[in-house]
Amino acid sequence: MTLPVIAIPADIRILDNSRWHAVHTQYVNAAVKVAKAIPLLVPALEEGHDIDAVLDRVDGVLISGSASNVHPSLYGREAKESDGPFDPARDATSLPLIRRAIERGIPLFAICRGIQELNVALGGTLASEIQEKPGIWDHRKPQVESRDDMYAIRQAVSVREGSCIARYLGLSGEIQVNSLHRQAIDDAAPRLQVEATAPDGTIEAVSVIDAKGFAVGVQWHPEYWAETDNPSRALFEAFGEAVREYAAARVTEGALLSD
Ligand SMILES: N[C@@H](CCC(=O)NCCCC(=O)O)C(=O)O
Repeated sequence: MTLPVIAIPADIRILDNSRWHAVHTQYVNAAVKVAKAIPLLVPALEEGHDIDAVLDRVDGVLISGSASNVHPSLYGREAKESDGPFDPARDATSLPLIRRAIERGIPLFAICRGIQELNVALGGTLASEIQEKPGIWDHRKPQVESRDDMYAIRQAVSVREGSCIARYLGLSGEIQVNSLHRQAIDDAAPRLQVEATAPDGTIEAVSVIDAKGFAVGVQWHPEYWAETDNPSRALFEAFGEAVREYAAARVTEGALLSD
């Protein structure tokens, strides 16, 4: 059987003074090596996307992290310069992709910026510069040279008993994760169930209530240590299992339709 295909929406990055559509290799590696799927990078288009044309061809959606922030106008807030950098093309691609994947029951795994997009896509809001709020830790990317140190596992997260994340991890309670973000979920969207929190109360994982299948978001970065860290691996293995199940159902459905 051919490998299932996972859509990963790209960022717009400026390299050599020109615009590129880019996805960081850590997301590609986790999809290939742990989820056992083929990533299909989706260009970030501010307009003209045909979301169903993309989703008709994939078996899962992985929404990656990014240093850019969701534009505040998308959750009813005024944009301040300090809320940037922005990536409107990424926003215009990710948000409809998330909404439509949920409607169609396509497995969805949203990471860091991805959980923030998931929340905004379903009607929630974001808080900026959370480290400046009383009692909130500094969750920002460590200012270090080595990427391994940047993505070092350094923070406790409490996973709720009976949650989807607990099911995928095979455990609930405290796990250790990495942290590289200055924004977080403020008002959780009505359709999201909070599944894990940091000791300072920051929402660290959610699931989509009444989702047809795998539909979760995490604020940390399981992709980075997906091959070596048990909770990271467990999440990508569960996502890969959901994607394979969806792919098999799609093949069966196609066979029935062609009869
Ligand atoms: N921009 C958002 C989301 C942060 C995120 O996705 N971080 C991963 C990328 C880190 C980097 O390459 O800078 C926020 O800051 O909350």
